[in-house]
Amino acid sequence: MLKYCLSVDIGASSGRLILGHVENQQLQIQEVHRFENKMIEKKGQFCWDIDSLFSEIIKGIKKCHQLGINPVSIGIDTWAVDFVLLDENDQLLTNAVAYRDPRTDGMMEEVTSIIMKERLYLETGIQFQKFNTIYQLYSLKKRDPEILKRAKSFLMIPDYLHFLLTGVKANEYTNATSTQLINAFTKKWDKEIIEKLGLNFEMFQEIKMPKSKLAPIKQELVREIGFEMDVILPATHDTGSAVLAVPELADTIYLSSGTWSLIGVENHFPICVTKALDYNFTNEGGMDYQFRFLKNIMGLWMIQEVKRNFDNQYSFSEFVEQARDEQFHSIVDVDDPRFLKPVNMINEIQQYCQETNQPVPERPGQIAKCVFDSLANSYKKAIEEIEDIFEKSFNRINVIGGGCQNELLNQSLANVTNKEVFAGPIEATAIGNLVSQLIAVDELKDIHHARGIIKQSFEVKKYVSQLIEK
Ligand SMILES: Nc1ncnc2c1ncn2[C@@H]1O[C@H](COP(=O)(O)OP(=O)(O)O)[C@@H](O)[C@H]1O
Ligand SMILES: C[C@H](O)[C@H](O)[C@@H](O)C(=O)COP(=O)(O)O
Ligand SMILES: [Mg+2]
Repeated sequence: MLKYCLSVDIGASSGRLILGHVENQQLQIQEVHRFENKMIEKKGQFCWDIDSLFSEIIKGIKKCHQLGINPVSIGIDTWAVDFVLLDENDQLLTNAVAYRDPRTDGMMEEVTSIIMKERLYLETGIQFQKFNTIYQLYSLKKRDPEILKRAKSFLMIPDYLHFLLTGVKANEYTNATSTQLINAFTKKWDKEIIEKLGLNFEMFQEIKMPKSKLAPIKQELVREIGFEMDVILPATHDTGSAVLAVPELADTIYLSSGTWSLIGVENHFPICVTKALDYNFTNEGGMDYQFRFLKNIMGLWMIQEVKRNFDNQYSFSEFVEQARDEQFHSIVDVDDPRFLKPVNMINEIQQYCQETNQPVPERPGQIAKCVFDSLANSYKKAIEEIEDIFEKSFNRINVIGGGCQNELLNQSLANVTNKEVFAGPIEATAIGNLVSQLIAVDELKDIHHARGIIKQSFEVKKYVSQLIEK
């Protein structure tokens, strides 16, 4: 009897429910539902529409039943750092405020005036991004102390969605590490840091690992969807799941390419040395206590915003084709905070080029090429930093996620680094999510077996530099 598992992968721009099962030594996947995700404004804050996301999940589950497939398990992964707080009756005390909301402006500086950056990095190994959970919570403490006093449960976005499915509360480890409140060595909530910042330690939940069973779907939902299944935790941080689907890790730098570009390597221990801090690399927790030593780069968020600024009249592939035809070479620093949430991305890019005395992009193709070339430039710099820290050269780059469909960017990356670039799988996050579940239900033996199956199940395209050696 074939066992199907159901992955729910919700990124910052889109969500998808994908069924997966192992048959004839192949991982077979089937997308059953896809939906848009975006920030909405609520009471002057940028938030996620968490009720709408949950209803899309239920809609997708029902589609499985309509297909005649009842998965034995479900697991949800999303972007990192964001959370909700519940009161003593498990009712929402907060909106699901988005990490791009400006409420954390200035908070990192305040927190690091209480706990030195070096200490915070040595204990947690997490990069300094202004939107990390630690700064969101500190902002709440300053602006809404009453809410924090009433909070009895802290749940990250996937934790909350799993709670809605099961009624059980827990914090999944990989996503919890993105808060910058987990000690990289004890793998537990860092009580000293939490209490030093005046946050209530008791609201944090038990840490649970990927592949563990959270609980069965609650009975009232079983009656609605028509079948029983368990929540089995994936790496609920989407990048944690994505990296599990990289077919070959040896000698490889991965680039999880979606709204964000996450570029790094898998490691067995946290690297918290000064050089890693200076380069602002992170040590996010992975399945089986591996670490993702990586850096956030602004990512395809920039072209998503350019697309929106053009009223969505061009598709992503049309932007790529228009960029391909342009001889345009202006470069912006994609990691400049001005690009995190500008009012108008096109204007921000044009102003940057003016300020740096570069040709100003006007046509859609010129703007797209500027974004793609600038991203490739930032990837190259991050790769040089990784090779400096590891004191070795990596020969392969594996691009996974929706962005691996951008053939122009893949080729640019091969050209600027002179390394072999492998693109795929596109739905790496959903596949990695399925891996955790399929191991838990004994359809896969372990991550090594899973990577072997992935390698023979999904297409991976190869790119090499087209620049002629001078
Ligand atoms: N056909 C395509 N050609 C080029 N790029 C694409 C294509 N389809 C999607 N993309 C890129 O993939 C990105 C979305 O990747 P995805 O991994 O789904 O994002 P997320 O998980 O952050 O929502 C888009 O922003 C776009 O830049
Ligand atoms: C805010 C975090 O850095 C972000 O969630 C990142 O870790 C991530 O996983 C983004 O995933 P996308 O699929 O939204 O690019
Ligand atoms: Mg994603």
